[in-house]
Amino acid sequence: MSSHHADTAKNFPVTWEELHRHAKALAWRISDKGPWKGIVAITRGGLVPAAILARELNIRLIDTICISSYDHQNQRTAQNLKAPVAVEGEGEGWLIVDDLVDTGKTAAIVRNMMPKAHFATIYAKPAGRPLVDTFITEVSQDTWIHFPWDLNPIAYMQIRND
Ligand SMILES: O=P(O)(O)OC[C@H]1O[C@H](OP(=O)(O)OP(=O)(O)O)[C@H](O)[C@@H]1O
Ligand SMILES: Nc1nc2[nH]cnc2c(=O)[nH]1
Ligand SMILES: [Mg+2]
Repeated sequence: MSSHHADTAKNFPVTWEELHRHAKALAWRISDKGPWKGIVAITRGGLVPAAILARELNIRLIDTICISSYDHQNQRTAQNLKAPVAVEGEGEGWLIVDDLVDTGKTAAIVRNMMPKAHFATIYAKPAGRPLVDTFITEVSQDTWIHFPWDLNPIAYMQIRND
């Protein structure tokens, strides 16, 4: 990934440790809202959060919905590449997991497919916030969150020190 981030004013790099703590906090916050039939992870960003939640909540059935709406930091029309295969009806009893909501476009597609599922993310920006049922940390709309799976440790240190 390039170290130039012209589109957003603030960089918010997240470490593995922070990510893990926030994902665990999310698991605890939704632990009384189950039981869950399973998790639907929104790839790719929801995969690691879903893995941590699945362990914490003892969920072993994990499906995916594959949506792509960004090239690096540039948003384009969201492409729906694959629907979940295990989910029936309106998604009641399912837990949908993504790393974050930004504009809410991804969330809107998923909610439309599974209107009765519980939608959980770790991070939320104000525009996407109304579409999430449970999240942990809000950041401003002009913040770009950098996840540990997208950064090598040296690039991470450079952003952290900016
Ligand atoms: O609220 P929105 O404006 O729709 O943005 C949020 C989505 O953008 C990112 O995914 P991206 O499309 O970059 O794909 P990725 O998960 O494969 O990185 C992120 O993981 C969310 O899924
Ligand atoms: N990594 C990352 N992906 C995004 N997709 C939409 N907003 C963001 C963001 O702040 N960080
Ligand atoms: Mg994503």
